[in-house]
Amino acid sequence: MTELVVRNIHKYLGGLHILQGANFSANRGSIVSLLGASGSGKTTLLRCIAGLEQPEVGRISIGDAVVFDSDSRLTMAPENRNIGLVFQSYALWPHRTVLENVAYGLKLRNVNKADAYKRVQTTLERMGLGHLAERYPDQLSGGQQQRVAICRALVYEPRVLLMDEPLSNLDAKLREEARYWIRKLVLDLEICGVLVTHDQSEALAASDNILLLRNGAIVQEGTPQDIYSKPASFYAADFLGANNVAKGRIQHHADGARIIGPNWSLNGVVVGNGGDNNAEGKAVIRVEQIAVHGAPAPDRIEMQLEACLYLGDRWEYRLTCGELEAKAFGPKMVQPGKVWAEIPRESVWLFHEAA
Ligand SMILES: Nc1ncnc2c1ncn2[C@@H]1O[C@H](COP(=O)(O)OP(=O)(O)OP(=O)(O)O)[C@@H](O)[C@H]1O
Repeated sequence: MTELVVRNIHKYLGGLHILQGANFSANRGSIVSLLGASGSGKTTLLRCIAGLEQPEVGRISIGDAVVFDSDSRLTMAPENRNIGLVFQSYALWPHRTVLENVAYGLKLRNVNKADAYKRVQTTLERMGLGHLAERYPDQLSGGQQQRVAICRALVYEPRVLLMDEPLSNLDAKLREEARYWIRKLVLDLEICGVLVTHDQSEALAASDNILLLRNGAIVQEGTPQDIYSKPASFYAADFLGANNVAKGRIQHHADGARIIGPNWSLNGVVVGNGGDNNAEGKAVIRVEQIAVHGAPAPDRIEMQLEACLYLGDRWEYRLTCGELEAKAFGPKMVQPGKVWAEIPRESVWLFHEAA
């Protein structure tokens, strides 16, 4: 069921057109990620939904309520929007206990003490923090502090949980865990989660839908699988995954397309609008799509293995073919020298310069 609808949001800041017509909707019991390079407008869009910024144009509704509408000049205050907010910095009050930190907002909303206590305890228990209620923030680990910040947002029982880079202060291992339980939490509570992140693996792992932003516009929207495997532009292809990128001229033939470099060429598929035959373009190949073999076969190209690097769980092969440089992964150490690389045509995405 649709919980959040964002329509045609335009926002100017410092005279710049920061959000250029953002549109999306998000369902209850799901997470949508706003993903994009630094400065692409993710935080500004989240702040517009929260009511911390007022767009010049657009309409936002949460549940049945319109919370912003430029046409009718309607702006609902953030505290009435039925949202929970979690930021990168946990911003816990250092001189208040965990319980007091989480209860504070309820006190401001005049929830009676007994009710507030019950709601806080339930929320803390849900997040595995029940036993830490009397501790102060500096007596907690970073991961526990972040959970307290999420409890503080959840205690209002919001319909929409807005999270701005909530995991970026955690170390790599904790982040991986946190992705999992944030996702589980949103699904279990059947709320709508909106997650701002610049970390592609976080967006892929935690979301049901990803909105890829560029220069204040949503350039692609889809499930993590779609965004990863069917990028619509060079920006989308290059932003996600670990990639090999090569420049060349794209030639169109009756049986497909080919990209030609100074002394190499690869069969591929043109993504998006086709350009002129023989025009400049780029190829993107996900690193995991190249398989290295010790013998030739019809669909393999001869390459030089320059180096083999140990990554712990796999090996990284550094390959060249004339001026073409590529990376590939494999399970075992391979001696430098001549190898044959299998690069499926459908994995060589070709983009004309304007794409
Ligand atoms: N108050 C402001 N005045 C002028 N420009 C601003 C203001 N706030 C943000 N911007 C600009 O708006 C653009 C989008 O900023 P925003 O913080 O939304 O991006 P972001 O995608 O969240 O980036 P990051 O990942 O670095 O946080 C940036 O170019 C930023 O410099």
